Amino acid sequence: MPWALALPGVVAVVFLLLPLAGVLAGAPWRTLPDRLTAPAVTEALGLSLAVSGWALLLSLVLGVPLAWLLARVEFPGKALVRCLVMLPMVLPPTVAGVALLEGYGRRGLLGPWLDGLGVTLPFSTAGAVVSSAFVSMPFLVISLEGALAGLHRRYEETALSLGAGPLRTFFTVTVPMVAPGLVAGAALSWARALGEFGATITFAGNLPGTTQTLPLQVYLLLQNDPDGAVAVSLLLLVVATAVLVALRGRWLGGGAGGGHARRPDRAGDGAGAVPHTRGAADTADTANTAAAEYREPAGPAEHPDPAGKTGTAQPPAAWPLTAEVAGYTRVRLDASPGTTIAVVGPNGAGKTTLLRALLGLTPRAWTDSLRLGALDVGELPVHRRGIAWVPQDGALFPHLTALSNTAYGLRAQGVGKRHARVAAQEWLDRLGVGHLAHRRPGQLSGGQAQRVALARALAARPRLLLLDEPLAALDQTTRARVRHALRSHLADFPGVCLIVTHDPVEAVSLADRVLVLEDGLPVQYAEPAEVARHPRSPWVARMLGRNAWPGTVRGGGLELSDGARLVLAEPGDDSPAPAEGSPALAVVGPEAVSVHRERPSGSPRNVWEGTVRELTAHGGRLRVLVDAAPEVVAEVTAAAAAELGLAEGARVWLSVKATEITVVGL
Ligand SMILES: Nc1ncnc2c1ncn2[C@@H]1O[C@H](COP(=O)(O)OP(=O)(O)OP(=O)(O)O)[C@@H](O)[C@H]1O
Repeated sequence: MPWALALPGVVAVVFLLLPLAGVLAGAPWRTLPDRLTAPAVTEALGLSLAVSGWALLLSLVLGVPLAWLLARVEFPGKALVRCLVMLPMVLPPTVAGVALLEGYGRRGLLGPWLDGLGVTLPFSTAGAVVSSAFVSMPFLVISLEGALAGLHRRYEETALSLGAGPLRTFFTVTVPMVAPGLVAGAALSWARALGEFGATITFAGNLPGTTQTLPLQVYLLLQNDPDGAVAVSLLLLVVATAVLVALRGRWLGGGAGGGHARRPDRAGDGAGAVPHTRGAADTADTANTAAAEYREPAGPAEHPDPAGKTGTAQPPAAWPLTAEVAGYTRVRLDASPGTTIAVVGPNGAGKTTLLRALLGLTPRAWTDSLRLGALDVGELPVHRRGIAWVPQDGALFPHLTALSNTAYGLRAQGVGKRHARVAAQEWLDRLGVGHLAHRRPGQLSGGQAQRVALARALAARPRLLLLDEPLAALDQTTRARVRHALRSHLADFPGVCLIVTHDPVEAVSLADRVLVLEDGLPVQYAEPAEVARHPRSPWVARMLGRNAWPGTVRGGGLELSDGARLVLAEPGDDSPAPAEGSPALAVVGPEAVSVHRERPSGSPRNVWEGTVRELTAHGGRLRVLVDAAPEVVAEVTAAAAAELGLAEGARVWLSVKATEITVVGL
């Protein structure tokens, strides 16, 4: 422990403690009960409690919205407003009192107008409330703004996407999630108001029974009865300490912040024009179970009958999607009901931006048109679009049980509590997590939380479902299980579902179509098998675990960008060769690359040399990454690797038969 720091630290503690110890030592203990129960003291105490209570109320009514604005809304002059909020904390209280007189006093800016209304603030209890609120509100605003800044917006955005309006979202998600910060700020603000002196005496005077609060009485007593002043000071000290002790957990527990829940051109090749997989007619098969869940979300709230118990199931509504997204991500989407579209692309490709544009949650991209079935929802606010969003971590509301989370969307759409809970339970059961209905998100595993998040989105009866990397946080085993559950439940969904993913298995196994984005533009929009067979970008090919070498077609071969040349097979009838001089991509599966220690002789005409950079296990085989021109991934059995003596740094020869190369025009 460095003494240079420890010593001043200890001195600081003593410096703070000594005056307080002095109050304890100097308190007239024998006469204390009599003094504290004297009418003047009880009257001042009552007045103090009333004034600080009203000041707190005023601070809450005005300060909470102000903190929200500062934390959530961008507006010109925000820095200035923030300074203004803090000003009363640093102003000498008497100056604050003078300022209040100039603002609200009889001759102040607003005084004559207030007088006209019959309201006189100076030298009144209301004036004491105003002066206390003036100096104490900043504590509330600053504490709450900090808590709001720590609350990730995806919780509120998810609530909006489930159909909750902004005010409902504020009271049911924002406020409960920042409650610790709000309570801490309110307590501090109240304690500050309780101890307020300077501004009150300047603005409201020192009138017994009207404005003479305890701190003012201490000041008065000090002149005639010092023991009495110490006794009343002791009382204030005890009250202030009690507040701090009550908040101790907050301060020591890592701050007041809430929101720390557990751990978010045109359709390229034209293939987007007529996507169709499971059509509306197919979905009708599921009428008995799906009909009641999927009613018009924006319509009058009705009791959803998830189990079809009433036996009055109607055919389900079907929601095809037509969207034109502009801005950073420029895509045209056209998909029939029941289509699941996997959105893939490298980091920063614009996948999340696309989802947020459809929701109307980002100014970086927007929809020029957005139709879900016959409805044009592009101009509607987020909560009216009927687009449910499951962000990356699910964003379950940590203060609600799994059941209440799942019922949230229906409740927001006006469904009665009992019916909403019955429907929510039904959805949780369908996703295999019904037995966890009464657990909070913090008590769920990653896989369970993902299922609850999905149940919550589906229960909200959306017309479009957006899943942002729904399985990213799960381990391999859970991922396979949840993927299976996801697939079976998406099969019943009568709208379009967009799933952002980095996982090729997820893209291929879950989706009917794959949309490949790069730099905000669609590179390919096709069925998974087509994307796997003919990937239109090196990134996709590599995502699918294949070699992809871009180049230019020349003289029956492909000149690669790094100077190498590939010999290609004669084009067949079903795969016409790209035109001479056009850009193309050579795609080769790693299993089609042969690895040798000596230069191979014989038929393969594409041969080159390189150095093994990395060996990784892949299923029962080994993937060999070779630094060569071009870089190559090969796949060999463990036995072959041992026989060849493959190790990182080994020099190897690689060969690929011309017939194993797929050429895709770019
Ligand atoms: N709020 C923002 N302000 C400015 N730029 C942003 C903002 N959000 C994202 N971007 C930028 O927009 C681009 C697309 O981002 P986006 O999050 O949509 O990518 P993504 O495809 O989802 O990436 P990832 O796979 O990494 O999640 C990136 O270049 C990113 O840096």
